[in-house]
Amino acid sequence: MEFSVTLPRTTEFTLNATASLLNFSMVGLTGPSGAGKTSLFRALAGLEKDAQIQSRFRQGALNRHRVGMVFQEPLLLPHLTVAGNLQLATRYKASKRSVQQDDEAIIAGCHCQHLLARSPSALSGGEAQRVALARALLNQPELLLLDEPLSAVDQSTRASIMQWLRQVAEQGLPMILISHDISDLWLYCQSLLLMQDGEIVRHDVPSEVIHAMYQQSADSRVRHVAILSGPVRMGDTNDMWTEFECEAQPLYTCRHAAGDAKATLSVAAHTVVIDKDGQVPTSLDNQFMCEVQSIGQPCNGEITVSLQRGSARLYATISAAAVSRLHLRIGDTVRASFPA
Ligand SMILES: Nc1ncnc2c1ncn2[C@@H]1O[C@H](COP(=O)(O)OP(=O)(O)OP(=O)(O)O)[C@@H](O)[C@H]1O
Repeated sequence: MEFSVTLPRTTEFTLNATASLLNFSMVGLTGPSGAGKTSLFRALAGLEKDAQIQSRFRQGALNRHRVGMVFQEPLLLPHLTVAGNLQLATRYKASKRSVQQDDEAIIAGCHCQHLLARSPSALSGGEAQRVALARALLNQPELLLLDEPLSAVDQSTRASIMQWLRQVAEQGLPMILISHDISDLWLYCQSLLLMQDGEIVRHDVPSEVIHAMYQQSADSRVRHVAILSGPVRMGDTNDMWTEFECEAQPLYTCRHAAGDAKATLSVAAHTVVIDKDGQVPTSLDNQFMCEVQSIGQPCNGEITVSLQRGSARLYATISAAAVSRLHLRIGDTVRASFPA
């Protein structure tokens, strides 16, 4: 899929977004609030009459295909039950083939079976979002644009739906997902588009885009948040934490939804303790052996040390006194300890 979209919004803001997405199943779209993500989706879905669009999707322009969109606001018809809202979507779906089983799988995948008899006014925000997602899928789109579709859904249900959605995407329904949730973007998207001031400024694998986003933050506490990720180690998950592997080392996270094959852990630089000995046990649950990649300049008596192991990056903000006490040098192997 390729697109180039121009849409004047205000005197200060014009959307001017271009991207080329090859053979994708799920691509993330992220960026600061007001960057133009929803405007881009609305233009791609044909909802903006002032938009100038050049696009190519499979054979032909995008407007020759069925583009589904799920908004953050569910927009269900209030006078129909949930079942009525869903039936309406199936009535206008692309194919009239008997796909009863598919329809049931979609309703189950979106966790909506028990909601069918309810009125939209009797749904929670998260339930209404799940119904809106099912409605969009039942309509059999060829491309699905998801604008923070599960922002009101609890973490464990969201993880289950996201895993299922990714399978649906991999089976041939490409999706673009707007999200501010770093973990969702990291875990479920093949690549990320980063949008700033109406333009797509970067398209890369999630780790690189998220790292670049953090680096640009005006807040130094955000600039030095690292994300470690890796496959969950089977059988080592309990109610308290999940064990996963990162650069051949075991790590633990408390924030992991059951069922996900991969886990992520955000590590803020101020929470990282480093030592060179690696022998003395610490009360911190994670220990990660890594190398000192760079040592920053002192700022208010603190220094941020960049650490790396393979493709995993980590930061530790420690006192200038600690840097000298540890005789830290670039290339040193250290143990970084941090909470789960
Ligand atoms: N209907 C509209 N008419 C005029 N300007 C609009 C309209 N909708 C949005 N804008 C403006 O366009 C810009 C981009 O808004 P948009 O909603 O696309 O951003 P976003 O990246 O989706 O933000 P968020 O992450 O907060 O949802 C903003 O400056 C917004 O005020």
